[in-house]
Amino acid sequence: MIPELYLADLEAKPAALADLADALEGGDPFAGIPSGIRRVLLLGMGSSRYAARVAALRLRAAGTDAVAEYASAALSYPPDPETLVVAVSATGGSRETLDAVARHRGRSFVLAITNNPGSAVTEGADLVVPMLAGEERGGVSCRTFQHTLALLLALGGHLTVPGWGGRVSGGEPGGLGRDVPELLRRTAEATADLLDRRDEWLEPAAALLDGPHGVYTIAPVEHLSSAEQSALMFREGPRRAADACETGDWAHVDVYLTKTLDYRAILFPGSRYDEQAMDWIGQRGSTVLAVGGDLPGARACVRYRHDDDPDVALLTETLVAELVAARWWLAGN
Ligand SMILES: O=P(O)(O)OC[C@H]1O[C@](O)(CO)[C@@H](O)[C@@H]1O
Repeated sequence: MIPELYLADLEAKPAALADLADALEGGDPFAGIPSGIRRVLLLGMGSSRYAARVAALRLRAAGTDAVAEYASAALSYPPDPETLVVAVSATGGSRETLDAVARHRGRSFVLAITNNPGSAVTEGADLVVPMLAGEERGGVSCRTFQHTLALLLALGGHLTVPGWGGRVSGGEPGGLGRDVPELLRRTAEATADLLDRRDEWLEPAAALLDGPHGVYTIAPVEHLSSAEQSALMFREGPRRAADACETGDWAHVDVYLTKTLDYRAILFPGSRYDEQAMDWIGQRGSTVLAVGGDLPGARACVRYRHDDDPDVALLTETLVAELVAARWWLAGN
């Protein structure tokens, strides 16, 4: 893994998003999924599973029987011709995902979503959808995570909105059925805004989060992938202790750390339990950087273009942690 190339991968996000938007405008990549699917089983590891879990939640909210599982799980749904297995692997080579797919090949309908179309995960798949994230030369999944989320939102539209076909608009933010190419163009603008203005916010944000006891990340379950991916970026690049927590669950889990640690966190607002967490944060004198919204009690807030759109936020907000991670990694930690 190479920090300079990781930073270049981040800087290339807007262009890659535009490419994906163009491709989706050209047609629905999920058109080959047969009708009659009764259940959706999303499988992946690491950031691929983070993205899958948020997508599965949206599918359930739309009334579809869907779950995202660790591909490494020994116990899972049995293969079934009416089950759509969505195998997500950026590299296409994660052993756990390949093992899980092997149980379904030829027995369930297997859709492989990968950034590496010739890879092992595509072997025997019924449908392959490329992430179109370009090569991640830094060796860290960052654009692929963003593209996975976008493609899974598109898949959700395909599965739940009659006649969606990739472009029908009218879907509510936070749900399914939005015009995904248009959403991707807004995300590219949001991403470019954060990149272009990093001289203003990056140094103060990095200083706020730079404590002796690691970095914590907090997000509502609908955006939990943002907290998880942010924590992963702090571990994978600069190799710092980092962990993610769901905002409501925070008062049952992470609150215990605030008494003894110099607790420093990124909080992605949007949970009805933001205030509950911030009450404790205030009492304990902990440090919170809010990303994507103003949050009373936060030491600072990083805002960006279109951050009031929850889908743009979902696709964009990890960039703050990714850029802080790149900065620490480049500085030799
Ligand atoms: O999506 P893939 O390629 O299966 O990888 C799964 C996870 O493993 C990693 O490649 C790290 O080993 C992460 O980047 C990713 O989150």
